[in-house]
Amino acid sequence: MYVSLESTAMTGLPITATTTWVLNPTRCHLRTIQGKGRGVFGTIRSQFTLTHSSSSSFSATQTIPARTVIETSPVLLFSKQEYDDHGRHTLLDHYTFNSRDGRMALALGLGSLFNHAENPNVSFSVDIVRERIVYTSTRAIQPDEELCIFYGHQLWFDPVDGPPSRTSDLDENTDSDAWGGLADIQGHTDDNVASASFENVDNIVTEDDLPFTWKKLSLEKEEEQLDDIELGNPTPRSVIGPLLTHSTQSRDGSSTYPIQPTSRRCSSTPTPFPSSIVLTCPPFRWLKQAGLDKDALSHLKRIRRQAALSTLLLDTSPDPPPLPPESALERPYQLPVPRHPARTPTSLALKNTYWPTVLCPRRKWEPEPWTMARVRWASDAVDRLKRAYTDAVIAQNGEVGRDPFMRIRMLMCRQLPVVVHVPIPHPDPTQLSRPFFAYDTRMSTSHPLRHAALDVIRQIADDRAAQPGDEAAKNGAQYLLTGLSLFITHEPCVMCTMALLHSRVKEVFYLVPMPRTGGCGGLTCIPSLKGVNHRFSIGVWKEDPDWPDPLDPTIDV
Ligand SMILES: C[S@@+](CC[C@H](N)C(=O)[O-])C[C@H]1O[C@@H](n2cnc3c(N)ncnc32)[C@H](O)[C@@H]1O
Repeated sequence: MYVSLESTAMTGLPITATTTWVLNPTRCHLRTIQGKGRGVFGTIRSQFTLTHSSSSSFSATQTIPARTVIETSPVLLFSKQEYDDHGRHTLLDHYTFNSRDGRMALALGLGSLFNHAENPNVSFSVDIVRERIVYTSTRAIQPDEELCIFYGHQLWFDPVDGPPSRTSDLDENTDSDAWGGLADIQGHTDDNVASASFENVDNIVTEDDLPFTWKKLSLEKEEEQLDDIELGNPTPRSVIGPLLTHSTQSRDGSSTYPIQPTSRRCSSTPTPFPSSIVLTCPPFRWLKQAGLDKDALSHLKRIRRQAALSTLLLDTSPDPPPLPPESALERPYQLPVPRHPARTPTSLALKNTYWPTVLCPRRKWEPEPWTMARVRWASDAVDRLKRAYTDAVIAQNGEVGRDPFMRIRMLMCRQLPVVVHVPIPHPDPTQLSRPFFAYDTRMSTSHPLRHAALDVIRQIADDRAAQPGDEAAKNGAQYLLTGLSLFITHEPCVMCTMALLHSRVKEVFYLVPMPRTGGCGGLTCIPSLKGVNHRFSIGVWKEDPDWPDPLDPTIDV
């Protein structure tokens, strides 16, 4: 929007430009400041006339409140190669945000024109998913005050000192010095330009760069000390019995593969517990034939080699059958073994002192690494969720808006709508016929169980049951949300979390934690309780400065 500056009478200060651009909704504009070149200013304490609409005029004297999103600048991204070969040798280098991995982001719009201040009144955060930088006021900013960010501690120019400049610093001249130096704005961003690739949607996004934070389900202790290791069974008689075998030594004294079958032929009927060390075929085949290659033991190695001795893990039966009397060494005996795989090298070293254990840093139910494409899919789902939330309030389409008295009552009770969204899954869209949305309808239906999450489970169940030929779904025998991701404005309550768990949901993302009622980490964390037969991943969406949080964290959902 183009405006012409008619008067400077209100400030009485020298203003160089007779025209300026109002570049964004907060009416920021550019001016030239001595020693700095151009800079961004808040609203002008003057009278403007809109040139494209001769009759309109307005007085812009408002203070920008703290935490206002001042500007959202799209960024252009250049690869490290492009930056090294070209960008850093050009003027653009004065205006770029350099990421730690060497890539270069050029902010469009006002983004490239904020000057530096030691005490900035504007902070910025780089949103890698949407390829943009969001600038937010850190405090109330007076009209005509310059808007500055903090570039970092290694400046490439002599800064004009002091707090952000006021109009008194305005200069008559365009300062060409401002174009000099090497701009390398780094280190003060909330999250800086992220290391995830913008070029390739299949690239893995690092956990720090995800737009949400995974909730860690603390199922197991940290296992930093021997006492932390959970063993198969605490009582000596109920531990497992590895078969101790003899070793075979070669002539030079080194041990060789010790569990040698005496014959190449496998016994057709292996006994469940061999009375001797002599196996009739290679040990893994023998275990399989004996029905002892159980999944429950997959976190343990089956053979322990100790110098000249190797031991075969047979079973973890709490009550092993009586074994034939053999020589002491050759008889199976019992040992405590770790109950879970090792999650860290420290825990692996500790567990190996009991029995060789498998290192498995990711638990079965834990989220897989996310690609950029998946991050975008989830961000789109959250955008839709937020739009649905806004619709529920503003378009009076939801619980709040249905009737004005209800709205007032709910607002007085500080209750707001709770919205849930189950999108078409990524990357396999065939698992759901369409996206689903549901609202909390407890009030309108006078039904205390009509929570948004329960409503969406029911919708999906009905939809699946209506699909032709899906008999399991019709009979309610199918798990309802298998493989699906659920996005919800507020952390689901304990009841809804249990229902989601029973529905075998894959993952749940919420915007607002509910410390008093939440079942996903607020009041308690249902999926991390011992004994539950399903676990799902939980992500807490990071706050979006662009969307001033209208959700009330104190409501009872
Ligand atoms: C990203 S640009 C900011 C916009 C710039 N003033 C312009 O006119 O295009 C960065 C450059 O602005 C100038 N600059 C920014 N903050 C400054 C400050 N506090 N004092 C002096 N110069 C500053 C430096 O020349 C720096 O290289």
